[in-house]
Amino acid sequence: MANIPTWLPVVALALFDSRGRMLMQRRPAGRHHAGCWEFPGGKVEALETPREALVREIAEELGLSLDASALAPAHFADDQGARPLVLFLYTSNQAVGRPASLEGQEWAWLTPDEAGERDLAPLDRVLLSGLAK
Ligand SMILES: Nc1nc2c([nH]c(=O)n2[C@@H]2O[C@H](COP(=O)(O)OP(=O)(O)OP(=O)(O)O)[C@@H](O)[C@H]2O)c(=O)[nH]1
Repeated sequence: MANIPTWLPVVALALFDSRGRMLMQRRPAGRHHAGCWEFPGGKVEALETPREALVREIAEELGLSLDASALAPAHFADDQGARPLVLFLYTSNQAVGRPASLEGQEWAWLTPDEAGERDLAPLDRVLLSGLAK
């Protein structure tokens, strides 16, 4: 039998600035969890590694260049619902460029406390609480 995963791999980034704030964005209208805040990222596509997917997603969404080797694995969260997925969080404190809203999304630099006060997508809330430990 072919080794095809039955779950969706998704990657996300906690990009920190020099003041300890994280770059977060708001999911646009029309998407699952629209209006909720999240760590930027997205689905890992066929033939991509998780790091390659994250470098691609951050360039597509925010116009920032990441060094895949400088990404640090942090932790993960999963959803065992009708569409099982695992969301893997990486951290970094280096990116080249200035954030741009390339998909029309709202974004902000938020401290972990400020992020916790926002309406977060469910798995992103799990990731945030793991980061704070
Ligand atoms: N960041 C985040 N993604 C989640 C959560 N729950 C959940 O099912 N997802 C799913 O994980 C995927 C994230 O990838 P993405 O950000 O590229 O998704 P997308 O909006 O392009 O896809 P979509 O239109 O299918 O929702 C989406 O399918 C999204 O619906 C969650 O709590 N946080």
